[in-house]
Amino acid sequence: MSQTFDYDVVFIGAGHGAFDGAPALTAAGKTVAFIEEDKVGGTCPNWGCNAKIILEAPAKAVQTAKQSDGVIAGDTHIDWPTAMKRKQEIINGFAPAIQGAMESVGVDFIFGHASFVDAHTLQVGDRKVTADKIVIATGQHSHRLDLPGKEFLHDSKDFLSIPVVPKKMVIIGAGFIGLEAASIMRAAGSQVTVIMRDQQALPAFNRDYTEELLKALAKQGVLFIKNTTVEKIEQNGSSYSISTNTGSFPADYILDATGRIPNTDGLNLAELGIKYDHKGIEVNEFLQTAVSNIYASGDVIKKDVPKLTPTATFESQYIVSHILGEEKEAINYPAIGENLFTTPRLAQAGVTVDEAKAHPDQFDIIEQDVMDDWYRLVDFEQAGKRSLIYNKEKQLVGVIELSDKAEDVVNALLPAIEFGYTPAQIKRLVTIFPSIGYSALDNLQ
Ligand SMILES: Cc1cc2nc3c(=O)[nH]c(=O)nc-3n(C[C@H](O)[C@H](O)[C@H](O)COP(=O)(O)OP(=O)(O)OC[C@H]3O[C@@H](n4cnc5c(N)ncnc54)[C@H](O)[C@@H]3O)c2cc1C
Ligand SMILES: NC(=O)c1ccc[n+]([C@@H]2O[C@H](COP(=O)([O-])OP(=O)(O)OC[C@H]3O[C@@H](n4cnc5c(N)ncnc54)[C@H](O)[C@@H]3O)[C@@H](O)[C@H]2O)c1
Repeated sequence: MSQTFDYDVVFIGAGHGAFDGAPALTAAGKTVAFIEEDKVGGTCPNWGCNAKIILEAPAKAVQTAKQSDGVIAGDTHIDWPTAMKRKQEIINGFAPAIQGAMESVGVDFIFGHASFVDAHTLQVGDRKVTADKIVIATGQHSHRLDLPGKEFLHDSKDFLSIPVVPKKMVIIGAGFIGLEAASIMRAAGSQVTVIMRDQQALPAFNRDYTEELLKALAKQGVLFIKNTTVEKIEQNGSSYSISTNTGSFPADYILDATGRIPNTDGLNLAELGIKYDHKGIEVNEFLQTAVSNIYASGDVIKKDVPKLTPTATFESQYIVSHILGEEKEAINYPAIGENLFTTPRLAQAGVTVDEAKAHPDQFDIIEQDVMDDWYRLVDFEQAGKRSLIYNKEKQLVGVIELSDKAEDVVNALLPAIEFGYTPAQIKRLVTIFPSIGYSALDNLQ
């Protein structure tokens, strides 16, 4: 094979949709290259999850101090320039570390924009690169509103490098990025207004929970303006005025958090007969596109499962197993944990409350007030709720929780959900006490 093509496998993009799977290919003797037009590692390490969580940690600490009823005393605040400097120092290490790790197992890097010439050939600048199999792992970019004054809007990449805390910040969109930014900047001292086009935030989560989350953030001082469409933005000196159908809002910084669009432009997909739309590239149950030697991995796929880093990891590893012939079955996604890194957090996995309500013959829902658990007082939690979803065999099949520790609770319960543990098997898990893992399992019904 390698006599005919430059490489056995080429990945377009060097994010999690590529680098988590690739080492198994070189270990099996395959020749592999990554084509990357920007930073190695892609969104998550450079301007997504990792950058966000490094800035979110001090925000959570400040909010926890506020909730401590004076136990943590004095003026607790974030020194933003120091937090930003620290974030950047940590982030700067990721791209070289990922590139070094890949090169050490034999992956080649080619820098530039890739586009298809034919099913086995990519154009990168002046160079043609050929491969037996090609994996499109090009991710997504921020959607940008198209309206008068759009040049004054910032996207999540800009936001994660924001040099100072704006006095007044307006966020357009109440999805993952908008709400996480609202939670961080409120804790950092900004007056935050979130403009929502719709009545409801985060349609993938049960509405009772998203309403409780918005209430908790509103209690911290975030202002939510619902059912409102932004019409134009005007500059007034160093600040801005945002005109909407329900009034105008002043801001020193505006974040456009209106979603993300798959990176499909400029790849020449249509010429090859690969189907795609604004939600991503269509794939079959083996993650192959309409051209069978070309796969798609990660956020660029049109899919129902959440577009998250662990999903991209799972897909890249699946594709590699399929290419190596180790995996012949269709992709079978496990229960996927998802979490909104606000304070409080909102996390879920498995069968949702809405699915369970739609099928009462199959599922039972148990609602719990997390504050009934003394352990929640240790870290000054103030409110929270959780729903456990069981099948009729009394196996846990889903969970949703709103609390300051929801991501750890969902992670602790995920093995039980994925592997269908019985109540007797769960009793055999002797976890560390006191801890949230113990607490999560101990409060199962
Ligand atoms: C602000 C933010 C916060 C997030 N937080 C979380 C979180 O907390 N948890 C979580 O699980 N997920 C989070 N995500 C989502 C997560 O970042 C993505 O799911 C993940 O990065 C997807 O990986 P990927 O490899 O599919 O795409 P990407 O990481 O986007 O990588 C794609 C790569 O392809 C390159 N590329 C694109 N087109 C071409 C081309 N034609 N030629 C060459 N190279 C190309 C790009 O430059 C990029 O490096 C967040 C996203 C954002 C934006
Ligand atoms: N914690 C995490 O795991 C995490 C964090 C950030 C991002 N992500 C990933 O990135 C993806 C993108 O996040 P996102 O927040 O950009 O998208 P999103 O789809 O979660 O939210 C976009 C929001 O913008 C609103 N909107 C869309 N068009 C609009 C318009 N014209 N005017 C006003 N509002 C508009 C939508 O109603 C929605 O509330 C997420 O779906 C998730 O997969 C994950």
